[in-house]
Amino acid sequence: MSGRVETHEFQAESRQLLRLVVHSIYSNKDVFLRELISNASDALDKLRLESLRDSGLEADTSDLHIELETDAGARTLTVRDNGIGMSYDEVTGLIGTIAKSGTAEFVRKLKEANENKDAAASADLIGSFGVGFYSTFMVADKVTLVTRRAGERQGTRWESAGEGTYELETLDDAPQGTSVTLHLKPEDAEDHLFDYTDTNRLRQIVRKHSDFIPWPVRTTVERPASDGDGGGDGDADGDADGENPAPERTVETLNSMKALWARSQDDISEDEYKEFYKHISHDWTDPLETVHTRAEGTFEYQAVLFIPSHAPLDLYQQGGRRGVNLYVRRVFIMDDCTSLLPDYLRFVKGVVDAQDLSLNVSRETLQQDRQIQLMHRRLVKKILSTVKSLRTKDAERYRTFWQEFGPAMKEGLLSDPDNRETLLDIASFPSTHDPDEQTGLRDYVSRMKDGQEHIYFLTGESRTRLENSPHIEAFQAKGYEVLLLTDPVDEVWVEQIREFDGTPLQSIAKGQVDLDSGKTEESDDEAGREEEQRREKEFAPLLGWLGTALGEDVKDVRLSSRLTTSPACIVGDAHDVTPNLEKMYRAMGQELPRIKRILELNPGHPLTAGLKDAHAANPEDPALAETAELVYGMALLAEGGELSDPARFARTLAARLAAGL
Ligand SMILES: Nc1ncnc2c1ncn2[C@@H]1O[C@H](COP(=O)(O)OP(=O)(O)OP(=O)(O)O)[C@@H](O)[C@H]1O
Repeated sequence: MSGRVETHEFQAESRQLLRLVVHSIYSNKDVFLRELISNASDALDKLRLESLRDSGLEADTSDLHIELETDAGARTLTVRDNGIGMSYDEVTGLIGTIAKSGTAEFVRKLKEANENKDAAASADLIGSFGVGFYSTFMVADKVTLVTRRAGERQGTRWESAGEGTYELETLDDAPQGTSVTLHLKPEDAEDHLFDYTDTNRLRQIVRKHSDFIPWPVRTTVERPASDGDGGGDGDADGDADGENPAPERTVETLNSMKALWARSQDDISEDEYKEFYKHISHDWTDPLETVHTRAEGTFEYQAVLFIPSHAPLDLYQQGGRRGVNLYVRRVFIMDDCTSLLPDYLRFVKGVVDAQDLSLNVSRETLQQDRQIQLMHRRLVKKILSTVKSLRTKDAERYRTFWQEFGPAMKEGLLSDPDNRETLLDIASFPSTHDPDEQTGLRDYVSRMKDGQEHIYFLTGESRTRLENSPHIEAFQAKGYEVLLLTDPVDEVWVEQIREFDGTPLQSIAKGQVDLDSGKTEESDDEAGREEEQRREKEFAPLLGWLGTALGEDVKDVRLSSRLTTSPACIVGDAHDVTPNLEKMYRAMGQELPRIKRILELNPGHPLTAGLKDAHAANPEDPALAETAELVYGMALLAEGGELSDPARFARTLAARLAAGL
């Protein structure tokens, strides 16, 4: 008995994604089975948990398992579980819509990789996106899913050939749980399509990819009937009366079901960790690093955590998926457990199994739980120390780590003051020292010149802009290294962190700089001070006049010691918001009052000297005011800033050039 069959269309994005999966050149097609078994295992976890929490749930939990059923004649493979199942709405929401955040970008990249016949890139992409259930279309030309949610009466059938449409039908007689039947494509060894009705093949795949699944994965195997004499191939004379004895059918459990995290580290192979990672993360690529840890004594837990080798597409989106699952004494409690790790480690995947928590913990109670807080602290320390040692032991892998997760880690500089020192030690930053390699702060400090007392940095939009910024001139002339900080988060943490291991951090676009004594702000060098005073006196009339003439744009005009070749630059006071940060605030829709900065002039530049003389000769000359405006505009352009009235700037410049010809 069943309801009406309805045909639905996939959304455009889902359709594109499907087409790419169907025609994928991903070679390891076997992984479809891992995906289905993982989903089935999650469904069993969820049912067990729900039945523990809700004693009124009408569900049979007596023999929770996963079953593989094959039919060589019909060329079908069915993966069946008696887990939580899905409601009609869940089927339409979860299975009918594949598109999730980042799909459009993923589709675009995958298309490009396929067009370029770049199999490695394609595999990497599919792997890191995780197409889950849809990987079935790599091996099947039709997929039928029948499901009924535990506690509900009505079931749902979903069927699709992986093209534009899918069918939905309500069923009255579906068993609890989910079965997914694959109508297999013809075998094609060249295309890595194997015979997935062959029990040996299935056994091999399950052992390789899903051995640790905590639920039995069963299949029925047929063995030729024998009377126990071991004559396995004696079929020529064994059926004298022409009747083959019926083959023996036995149920075999294909996996060992041992929870990986509970086993001793020494007994777990690298491959087992990798497979486990793929199971929990739905990532098809290997993890970058594994952390297996346990605590014993009054508060026991075991944890296997992984650092992926790719950042997920939604790493910087609000509400992106997290990856740590909480178990209590082997019972799955929740996925996406946000209380175990801080937000900046949201890319870490894994399992934490706590011995002494109640099975009834909820997301809300977890946050206040002292044991969880303790675990949180220890796990963070463990992950950070792992990354720290990765940095010293394996530069290549550390580089990948930082490239993928650096900006997220830097959020920790703000949100996790307890681990700030370690995070600063782990961090790397682009620097003028090397155009390609980033540097750690410790390495920076070891290269500091005699007399250099600060770690210098400049923040902004891009490396090129920063490298060409006038602020950097005198530092480069002196051979002082400058960190070039271009991640948006850099603008924020540098405001809060004033030093690294006793060495102060100093923006080269803020405050006064006196490079001769290696000091910033107040200089206490007597001789230098006198020279400075002489110059200041000499330039005072010009500076005073400029301060008024440019009063709309700047709050002060002064002489600079950070310039060697440029005539002028604009700097902020120590606590001023930088132009880049100002831009970010505005982009987020925040209204800010106009922030005026300080114009600094290079006293050694002919333009400044000329301006001084021209001002002394005739302070009323209108051309002088125009030149002042141009000097300010040039300083703004040189740091990559935007002119408030570019047309006016161009007109004034043209007029001044014409006057000079
Ligand atoms: N056997 C099943 N029983 C119950 N629900 C299932 C089953 N298979 C899939 N689902 C539901 O459908 C959702 C989508 O499955 P799918 O495999 O496409 O993605 P996923 O497992 O969430 O992860 P990913 O997209 O990262 O691979 C699952 O999250 C789950 O809620």
